[in-house]
Amino acid sequence: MHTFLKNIKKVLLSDNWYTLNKFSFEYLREDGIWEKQEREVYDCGDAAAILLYNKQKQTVILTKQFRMPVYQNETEPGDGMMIEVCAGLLDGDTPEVCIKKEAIEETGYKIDLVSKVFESFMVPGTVMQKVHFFVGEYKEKDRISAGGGADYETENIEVLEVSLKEAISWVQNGKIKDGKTIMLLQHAQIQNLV
Ligand SMILES: Nc1nc2c(ncn2[C@@H]2O[C@H](COP(=O)(O)OP(=O)(O)O[C@H]3O[C@H](CO)[C@@H](O)[C@H](O)[C@@H]3O)[C@@H](O)[C@H]2O)c(=O)[nH]1
Ligand SMILES: [Mg+2]
Repeated sequence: MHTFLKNIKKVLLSDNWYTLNKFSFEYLREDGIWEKQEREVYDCGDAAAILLYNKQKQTVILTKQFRMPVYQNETEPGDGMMIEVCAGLLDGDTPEVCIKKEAIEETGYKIDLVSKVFESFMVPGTVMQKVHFFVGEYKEKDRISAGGGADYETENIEVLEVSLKEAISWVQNGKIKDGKTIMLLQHAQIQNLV
């Protein structure tokens, strides 16, 4: 039980697809004063992400898809397309089961061995989501379908295979702007995965 929090109240603002709640609470400051605060918290469920890499070819698998929030935040007219590692919501699965399913759905690769590398809150001030990060080695023989995302999810995902070197250059020149993707590519670089 937190001694610096009291009177936590929750009001539902939206539960259309995911859930947005407004929390009111009192927070005990360093100076001993109880301060009233309000925070909106978006609950879109936990997620998992994976960097698929091939040691021999020194390549990685990335996805390209349209993202409406990105499109809405483009200052110059853009197309809202994002290059990202494979990722998806847990939907009741364990992170490991989820990410293996997502890898098949989005990229077409069936990966039996994945390693968890870290966990991260990507937007801790507003979004509840915790992301579980994985890496996994892929071989050409592991490709069992074209990928592209599940039809029922209207994902329209393009699958890219590029050298890690090129992917890192895309981080540097701004072609890759997705946080989870930057984290995993830098991890691959630091750990000499390829
Ligand atoms: N109808 C409807 N469908 C939605 C909505 N939001 C999401 N969906 C559906 O839910 C699917 C979610 O796809 P996933 O592959 O499971 O998740 P993701 O969007 O790739 O990734 C999630 O986790 C990432 C972290 O790994 C996050 O970066 C990302 O924002 C998102 O939360 C979408 O493709 C889409 O079909 C919505 O508001 N309305
Ligand atoms: Mg996804």
